[in-house]
Amino acid sequence: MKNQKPIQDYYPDELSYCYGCGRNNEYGHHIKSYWDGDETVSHFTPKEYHIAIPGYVYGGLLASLIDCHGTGSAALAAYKAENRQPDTLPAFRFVTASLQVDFLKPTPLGVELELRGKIVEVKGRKVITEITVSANGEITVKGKVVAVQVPETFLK
Ligand SMILES: CCCCC/C=C\C/C=C\C/C=C\C/C=C\CCCC(=O)SCCNC(=O)CCNC(=O)[C@H](O)C(C)(C)COP(=O)(O)OP(=O)(O)OC[C@H]1O[C@@H](n2cnc3c(N)ncnc32)[C@H](O)[C@@H]1OP(=O)(O)O
Repeated sequence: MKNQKPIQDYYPDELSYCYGCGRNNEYGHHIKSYWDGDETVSHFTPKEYHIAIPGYVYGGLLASLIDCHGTGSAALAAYKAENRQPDTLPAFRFVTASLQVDFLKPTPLGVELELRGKIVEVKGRKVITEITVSANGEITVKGKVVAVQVPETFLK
């Protein structure tokens, strides 16, 4: 992952306002997704106000992290499947069709979280990924994201 540019840095400016991953959204989470071998990885440290109950992270935030790491991983996988770099055309633009989240254990606040993505399927306009969230080396949340390439008509 060293020296890699995150996939979100290839999104064009006008599509970079997503609350989860848009670099142009000053209030957002700025999630960044990279390859790490055959898996994808992202790191995020929740702020003290991302709280559920004292000491633990709010589940909605965790779902957001899975959402955007899932769509970012989908884009990474789509380029890889075509053996292309993300700065080549045509560009892939994915949105979330389905997001499933299982909260396995409480996720502690105050530590960096690691998200890891496995590419389950790349088929047509659809990519399915499985994402885990770990804190202190222990998986606390897992999710499944179905990302679909947006129809061209959405982007005009
Ligand atoms: C609200 C924003 C929408 C517009 C966005 C415009 C541009 C975005 C461009 C770039 C993105 C760049 C940066 C942002 C990156 C990430 C965003 C973060 C994530 C989000 O925050 S994003 C907001 C929440 N997101 C939505 O607001 C989506 C609303 N929704 C739709 O816009 C349609 O619903 C769509 C396009 C998803 C599908 O519509 P469609 O007509 O293209 O689908 P179609 O039937 O052709 O299915 C094709 C294959 O996907 C399977 N499939 C479809 N839906 C499924 C489901 N629910 N579960 C399981 N599988 C499903 C089918 O089964 C088939 O699979 P198969 O080929 O195997 O049969």
